[in-house]
Amino acid sequence: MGPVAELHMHLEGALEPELIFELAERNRIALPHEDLDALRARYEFTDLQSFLDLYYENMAVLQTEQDFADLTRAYFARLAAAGVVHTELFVDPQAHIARGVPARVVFEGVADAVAASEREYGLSSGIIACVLRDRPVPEADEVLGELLRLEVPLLGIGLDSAEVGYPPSLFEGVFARARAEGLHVVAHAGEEGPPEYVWQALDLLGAERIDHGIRALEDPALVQRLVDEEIPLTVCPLSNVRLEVVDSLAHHPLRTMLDAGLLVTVNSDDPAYFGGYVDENFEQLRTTLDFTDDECDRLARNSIRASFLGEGRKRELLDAPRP
Ligand SMILES: Nc1ncnc2[nH]cnc12
Ligand SMILES: [Zn+2]
Repeated sequence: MGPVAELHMHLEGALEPELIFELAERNRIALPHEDLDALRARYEFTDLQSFLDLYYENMAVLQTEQDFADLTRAYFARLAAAGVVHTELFVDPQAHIARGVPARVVFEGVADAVAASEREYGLSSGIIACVLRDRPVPEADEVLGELLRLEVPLLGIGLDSAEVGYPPSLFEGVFARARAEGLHVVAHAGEEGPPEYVWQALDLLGAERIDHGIRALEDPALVQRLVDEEIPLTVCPLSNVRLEVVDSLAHHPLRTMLDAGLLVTVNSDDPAYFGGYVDENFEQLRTTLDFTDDECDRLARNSIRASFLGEGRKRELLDAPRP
């Protein structure tokens, strides 16, 4: 398989239970869990919201620049071990600002690790700040303004959190402003929400990639549009199983999507929560769905094509000799 880029991973979703305990001790935060096993027992989800409840709760241990830098470095180290060459990671600023941790603290920690990722881990990286769609629109606008003022080195803006009931149309103005500032645009759509949300992400937000997008399959005209315009879908197989978006990995529609000509990529979403990093997602596709070397190679090539790397770097990676 050729070089792989990860394009859909929430940094806070790489917060492993061991690191939660370590940071709680360092920051003198009392956890509501007796021990690691008691915390791990809570990693059973029935839908997106049941996961988000724990995801936001666990973030309480992230307090200082150092905490964010350590979390980012732990993720890079894990990716480097898997041979991943590039990552565009999501960060949820509102989740931290809302509990009293300033955006400056979050991004100075993350940006520090990102600036050093090439030198320290041999992989390139960029930051995509995500708007929490289940929080007020004016708050998203205010936070975008703050990130621009702080001159956070951002690659793009994304849209995440609880999907159903929070259509992309709500954030049309915020995303127009982000685009005018030269930011790339991505959006979660069609994870739990209907195909209509994918149309809106494309037409109203100007999304260049759709995160998840698996429910697009319910709308043939939408599939045709995504194929024609080569709009990437960042699919997260293990996440879809754990959040019960699909009933089992054996029934995951990834091969159908690939065969339909969609530009699909494989990603981990929240690796500390869903049972695996990006390499483990690939491995389970091979073992459970019998994905071939050729199919995995197509997915890997798609990840490079779908990235926001420069065209020259993309060519270099796509032309690199296969191991
Ligand atoms: N899978 C997911 N969907 C929406 N928001 C998220 N935030 C973290 N993981 C997410
Ligand atoms: Zn996601």
